[in-house]
Amino acid sequence: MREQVTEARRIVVKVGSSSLTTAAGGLDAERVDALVDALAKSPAEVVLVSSGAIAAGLAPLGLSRRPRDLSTQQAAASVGQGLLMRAYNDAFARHGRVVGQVLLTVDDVTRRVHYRNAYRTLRRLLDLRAVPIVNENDTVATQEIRFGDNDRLAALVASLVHADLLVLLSDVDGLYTGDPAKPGSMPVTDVRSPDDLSGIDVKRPGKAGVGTGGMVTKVEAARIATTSGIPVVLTSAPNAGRVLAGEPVGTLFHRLRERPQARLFWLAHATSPRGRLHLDPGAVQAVIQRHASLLPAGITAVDGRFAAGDPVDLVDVGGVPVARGLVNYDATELPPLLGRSTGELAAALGPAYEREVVHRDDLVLL
Ligand SMILES: Nc1ncnc2c1ncn2[C@@H]1O[C@H](COP(=O)(O)OP(=O)(O)O)[C@@H](O)[C@H]1O
Ligand SMILES: N[C@@H](CCC(=O)OP(=O)(O)O)C(=O)O
Repeated sequence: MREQVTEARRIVVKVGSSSLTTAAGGLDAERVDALVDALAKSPAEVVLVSSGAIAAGLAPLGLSRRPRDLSTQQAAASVGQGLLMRAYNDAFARHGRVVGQVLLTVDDVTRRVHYRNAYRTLRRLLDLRAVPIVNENDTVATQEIRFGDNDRLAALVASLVHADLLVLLSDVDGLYTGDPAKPGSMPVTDVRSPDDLSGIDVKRPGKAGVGTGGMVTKVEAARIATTSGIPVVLTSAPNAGRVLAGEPVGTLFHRLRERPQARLFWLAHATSPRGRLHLDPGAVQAVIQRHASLLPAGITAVDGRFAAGDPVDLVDVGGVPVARGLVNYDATELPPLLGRSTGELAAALGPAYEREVVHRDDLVLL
């Protein structure tokens, strides 16, 4: 059993085009269903990063292979993305689950303001038990601002949503010392440091002709995730169920540092609070003992001038700081919300006001 998997509460799973399409081109409904069956069984929150829009759009447009020019790729993605979502929607519906489409550009995961918006939406979808299905926003991205491969996008999304694990599903069951089609290439079960990759040949591009990145982008994605403290498992899509059950299949890239602790350490020690939220005793107990998010109902007063995203201290009735967190509202927005339930606020002011004042993932106890 891999405890990196069995203990993960939030998992980003990335699936490549070659694992979703038939040899003749077009979406393979059986493979989509098999993947969704495996994901729906996981007790963890799952964010799915799915490629396949371009591949799925080829046949309906009468194209027999992946076009080279960007505008035809974008046209294929425009047609294929809808088909892809329909397939996921139907497959997840059989498990009583709702899916939400999230299309992202480079800016959305690298620029702070956009980043926070993307993070909030993804987190809200997860809180509502919906399955976010992420892809690059191919139809609007130009060559210069495209990721072009979803492996790197998946690693950035994993970091964005504070995932505990990234699973990369491809058409190969793991990393090999060289092209798996060549005799003598051996499977690699564990990568514990960048040194373990020296001598491994990842150059040959994917053989299926519908994928883009090959192993180069998967190893790069694993580097991004593991240096952010997120372990990565690389294996084939049919192994999804076994991986998520904790079986030691494929290649495990061990994390290179403790991410959540490092982030919370930064929050507790390297930031100065821009304000204070005064909590009633019930809220202090919820935050400290249940590690709950802080809601407007538990706040009695607000001091300081802060903007959404700033660090603030949460103080008890005696004014003693009990926790520090990143606040989701500007200081000026909060006074009319205090003491009111999220249901009441959403009804009066709209669903945007249902959000937590400080989410539990952004809280560290002092
Ligand atoms: N060292 C290696 N180990 C495993 N696979 C490799 C290696 N080098 C190249 N590959 C190729 O990478 C392919 C996977 O890349 P790709 O087709 O882009 O996948 P996806 O569509 O899942 O993103 C494999 O099918 C394999 O042929
Ligand atoms: N956004 C593109 C994904 C391209 C891509 O990364 O493909 P793959 O190498 O199969 O993961 C699409 O949906 O077709």
